[in-house]
Amino acid sequence: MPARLSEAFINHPVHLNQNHVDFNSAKEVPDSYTWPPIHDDSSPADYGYDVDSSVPVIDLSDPISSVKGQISHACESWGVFQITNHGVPTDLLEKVQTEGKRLFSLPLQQKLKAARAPDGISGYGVARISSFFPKLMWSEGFTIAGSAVDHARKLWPQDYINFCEVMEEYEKEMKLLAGRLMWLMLGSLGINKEDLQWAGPEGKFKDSCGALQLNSYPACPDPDRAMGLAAHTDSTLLTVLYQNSTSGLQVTRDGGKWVTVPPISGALIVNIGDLLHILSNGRYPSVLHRAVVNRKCHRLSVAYLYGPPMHVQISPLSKLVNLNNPPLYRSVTWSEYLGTKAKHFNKALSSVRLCAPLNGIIDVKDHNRVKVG
Ligand SMILES: C=C1C[C@]23C[C@@]1(O)CC[C@H]2[C@@]12CCC[C@@](C)(C(=O)O1)[C@H]2[C@@H]3C(=O)O
Ligand SMILES: O=C(O)CCC(=O)C(=O)O
Ligand SMILES: [Fe+2]
Repeated sequence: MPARLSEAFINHPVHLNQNHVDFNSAKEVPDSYTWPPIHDDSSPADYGYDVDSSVPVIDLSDPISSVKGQISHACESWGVFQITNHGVPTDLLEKVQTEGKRLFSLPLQQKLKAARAPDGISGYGVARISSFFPKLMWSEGFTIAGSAVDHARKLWPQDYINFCEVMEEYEKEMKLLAGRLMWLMLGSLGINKEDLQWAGPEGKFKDSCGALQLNSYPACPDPDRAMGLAAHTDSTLLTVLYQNSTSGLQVTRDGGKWVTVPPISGALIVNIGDLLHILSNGRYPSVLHRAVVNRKCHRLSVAYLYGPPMHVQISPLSKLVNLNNPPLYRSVTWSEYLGTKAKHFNKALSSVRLCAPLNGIIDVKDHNRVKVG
């Protein structure tokens, strides 16, 4: 263990300031990035031998009644599924990947020009959840909430338009897809347009909010000891994730073993967030997930984080509540919940819980093996 911080980075990645490291020059993982070994809990499920222990794949071009049935099963038992034939053009997915790679391959000094402000949402930076852990994560991110122009102009003063156009087009497609997925999920719970006023007169979720999160996971000299993105749930209603051909996303089911979500060319991953967990009164639980890294390949993922209009009160839907199923959560706006998440992280959901469950188990257990506090 080095005695001083400066010694830790001799022959190690170059730290340009306290939190940013140039991963490309890394020959080994510095102590500040070293987590306890993470792959000792892998199972045969990682290799997809057993259908029941694989994340469901749903073909959205199947008959609607079949899709609803599959979605209901996936949401109740997994909280995550992959979709094919979703209608998002393949060439758009490719363009998003190209632009994402172009961004993260810029020199670190250039990326830092577009750094996220301490109290801001958009921009370049380390994983936001880093502050809850004593160790750093082997990843970098870029968040787009609203227009990307101001930050993109700092990255490429002459040449930012293509990036912005691609991200804008992608966000539009994601918003449409997320609205469609919402009705499939809600429909499978027996909820219709009259039950959800904030979806708007035609149920198009016109005022919903969303953000894009681009994640880059460089190849890592010691992947068993590094963490790409620590275990968390998203605060969203749902998240649509695009991952390139390199695996890394893992999910847990009922606090069990980590299961890898294998990359399927052209597919998108859908995961349930805390707000849908609340809205469905716990019927569709948010899924705990994390990203691991690997020795050989760089990995890129793009998450579309989808939520309701910021100031709409979200509470368990009255159709899902009765004497046997009392409301489990108090009402909360997305704006308030994001603040709660930023403060309490994986305990945010239990902090808005109304009554203790009969079995005494509180929502999401903290599965991160490195804990603080
Ligand atoms: C809309 C948002 C959800 C998010 C916080 C943010 O303002 C933008 C980034 C999102 C993200 C992505 C990685 C995991 C996560 C927990 C985080 O720290 O930043 C989520 C946030 C969230 O869902 O709470
Ligand atoms: O990169 C991944 O696979 C996961 C990303 C993620 O969980 C997020 O951005 O919220
Ligand atoms: Fe996530």
